Amino acid sequence: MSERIRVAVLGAAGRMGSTTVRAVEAAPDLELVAALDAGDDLARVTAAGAQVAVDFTVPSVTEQNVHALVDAGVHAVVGATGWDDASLARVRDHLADRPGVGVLIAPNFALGAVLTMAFAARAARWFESVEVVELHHPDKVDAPSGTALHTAHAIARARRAAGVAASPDATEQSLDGARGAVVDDVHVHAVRLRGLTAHEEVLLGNPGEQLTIRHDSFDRVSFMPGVLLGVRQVASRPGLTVGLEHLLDLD
Ligand SMILES: NC(=O)C1=CN([C@@H]2O[C@H](COP(=O)(O)OP(=O)(O)OC[C@H]3O[C@@H](n4cnc5c(N)ncnc54)[C@H](OP(=O)(O)O)[C@@H]3O)[C@@H](O)[C@H]2O)C=CC1
Ligand SMILES: O=C(O)C1=N[C@H](C(=O)O)C[C@H](O)C1
Repeated sequence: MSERIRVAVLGAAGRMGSTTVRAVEAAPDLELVAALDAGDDLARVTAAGAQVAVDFTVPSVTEQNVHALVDAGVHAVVGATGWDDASLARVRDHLADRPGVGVLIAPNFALGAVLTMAFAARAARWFESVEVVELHHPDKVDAPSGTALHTAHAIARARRAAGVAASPDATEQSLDGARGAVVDDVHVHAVRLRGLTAHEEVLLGNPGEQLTIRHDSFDRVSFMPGVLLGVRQVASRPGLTVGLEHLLDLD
């Protein structure tokens, strides 16, 4: 058998990090060499000889982790959310000085969620109205979800390319937040409810008809095939890749 890929996990004590630790340990072609959580020194990643680090930390620290990993020449697979155009641009610029290093940032590693985004972008030009609803467990610290942001931007790009107008909305008077957040002209609504894990609905409306595209992650194991695919492929994709769709031939 060829050499196993040496993997570090950041945020290893968290919900996603601990699931990732178990998935890496169970994969015959991967070797878990470091598991770090808050307070641990990132230097342990290089000391352990990690080739790839998976970041499932929190939005407030993930960017600084990625820059440190890039400096150390360690490929990064990033699931933590909190990214925007400015932080992505900083990583892209940094990588320009470190040829050969790959960073994959994916707002959602569940295959069904990636397909939901792709289907929604494909359908978006054919409907007058489109809105996104994301539903999550109440321990989530960011809203709207990274997935919903990615979905809204993909929908907006597709509608702009097709010359479709913004969704109609006659609202003149509303309480703050009643119509959700407006992301790239797409309304995005966030629900936080005990019992939920991670769910998204894209609602597309035309006169007399509605298409609903819905994905449910009932368990965090749903993200693991995508995470492991990222770990296996990131070294062969130098530079910044945003979204798992690029590894699935869906872009
Ligand atoms: N891309 C995807 O498919 C998915 C992405 N996510 C995203 O992943 C992130 C983590 O989610 P989740 O696991 O639920 O959150 P958790 O809060 O359960 O886990 C985050 C962990 O990171 C730790 N942490 C905080 N700061 C650091 C640091 N500097 N270095 C190392 N570890 C640190 C936290 O420690 P402490 O609690 O002590 O602060 C905690 O143990 C979120 O942004 C979430 O949106 C979630 C699911 C799927
Ligand atoms: O915090 C979560 O749980 C999730 N976060 C990601 C996001 O913000 O999109 C992915 C998934 O929705 C679960």
